Amino acid sequence: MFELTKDFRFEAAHTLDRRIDAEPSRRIHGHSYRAEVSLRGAPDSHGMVMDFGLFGAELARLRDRLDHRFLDDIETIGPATLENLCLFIWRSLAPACPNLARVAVFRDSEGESCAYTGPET
Ligand SMILES: Nc1nc2c(c(=O)[nH]1)N=C([C@H](O)[C@H](O)COP(=O)(O)OP(=O)(O)OP(=O)(O)O)CN2
Ligand SMILES: [Zn+2]
Repeated sequence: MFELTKDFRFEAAHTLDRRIDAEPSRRIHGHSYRAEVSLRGAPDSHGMVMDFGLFGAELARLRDRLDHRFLDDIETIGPATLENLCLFIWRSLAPACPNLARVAVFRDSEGESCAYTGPET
């Protein structure tokens, strides 16, 4: 089995309701994010799990929905945490990429990341 991975970066703003650092978190502020998406599968007759061109086009479409956006405006994300961003990316890509294996979102400047490997079966 193979795992194919591609990443993309986006800049976005949000607010968060938190128990600590409540006041600054409630103010609109921004982060630089990096998302890493992995597909799992066997190569087809062209020797590819998925052509990186097609994979990249799907990621570019999704990136456009996130980059330079106010994430609070995207209702289907909910509170814009790394956890919920993983879920949003997974659900957005799943129709075109049924062999999704892992979605990870990184806030590299803080050394923070979260990964989602799909619903429990
Ligand atoms: N489990 C999670 N916890 C937190 C998340 C998250 O996505 N999942 N997110 C945040 C915030 O986005 C928060 O803005 C990050 O806050 P913090 O690390 O405190 O500080 P900043 O990087 O925004 O600010 P600096 O002042 O530059 O350090 C919190 N928790
Ligand atoms: Zn934040």
